[in-house]
Amino acid sequence: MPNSTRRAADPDSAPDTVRLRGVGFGYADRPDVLRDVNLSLTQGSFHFLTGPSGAGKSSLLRLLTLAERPQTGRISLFGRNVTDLPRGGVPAFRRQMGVVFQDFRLLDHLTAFENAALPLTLAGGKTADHAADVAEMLRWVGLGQRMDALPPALSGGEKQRLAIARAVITRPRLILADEPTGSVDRAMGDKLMRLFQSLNKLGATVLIASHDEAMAERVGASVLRLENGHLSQMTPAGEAA
Ligand SMILES: Nc1ncnc2c1ncn2[C@@H]1O[C@H](COP(=O)(O)OP(=O)(O)OP(=O)(O)O)[C@@H](O)[C@H]1O
Repeated sequence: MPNSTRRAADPDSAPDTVRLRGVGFGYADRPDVLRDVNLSLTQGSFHFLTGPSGAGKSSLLRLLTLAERPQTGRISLFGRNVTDLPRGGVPAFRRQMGVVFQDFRLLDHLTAFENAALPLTLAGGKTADHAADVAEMLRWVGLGQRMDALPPALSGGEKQRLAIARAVITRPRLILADEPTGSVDRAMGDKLMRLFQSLNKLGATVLIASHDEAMAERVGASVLRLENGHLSQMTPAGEAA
């Protein structure tokens, strides 16, 4: 793990980082994607979110990034009720999260370095102050030779690694990642998982949506399973708790 990700864990007990109570969510033509979902993620916990294609994993992550709002129930983040948070309050919550989107959402007109540095730049940092941290992170994810490349010139796996570097560069308290290893080989997938685990050991709460139940087992993380709109908690060994 790069030095730049080191941060002391908060030793005090804290409210759940994520708390959903009775959450229902859907779309006009698919109204029952999530039904009465309850979820508590304690600070510093590590979870996989699994379930068949179309089960609603991305939708659940979109609720947590406040890109969507639930039709019923209540969502709290970092101990604050955000169910009806006005739009103007969203950026302050987003700054505490590192999000890896399934479609990466890189800015094609910025270099890999500039993309990875963007959260620090948006927070008001000067490039000179964070250049070494950004370069170290990019080297760590294997993009040391590609820092000046624009995203259209990167492979799918390189884009994915860049999206992860950007998501964690601010050492967020909450990391939400949608299929973050779907475009890389197993060795790189395991390496990226070690990055998430290192950040988790330092106090970050991590939720990873993935089809890869074998990886969840290798990591030994708690497994949450979405099926038919319902969320169930599995043990690390994959048995119903
Ligand atoms: N913007 C949208 N408008 C309408 N329906 C949507 C929208 N986004 C997702 N859906 C539908 O909601 C359901 C859940 O989709 P979602 O992407 O959350 O599932 P997922 O578990 O992440 O799937 P995958 O594993 O294939 O990525 C699917 O039936 C999908 O077609």
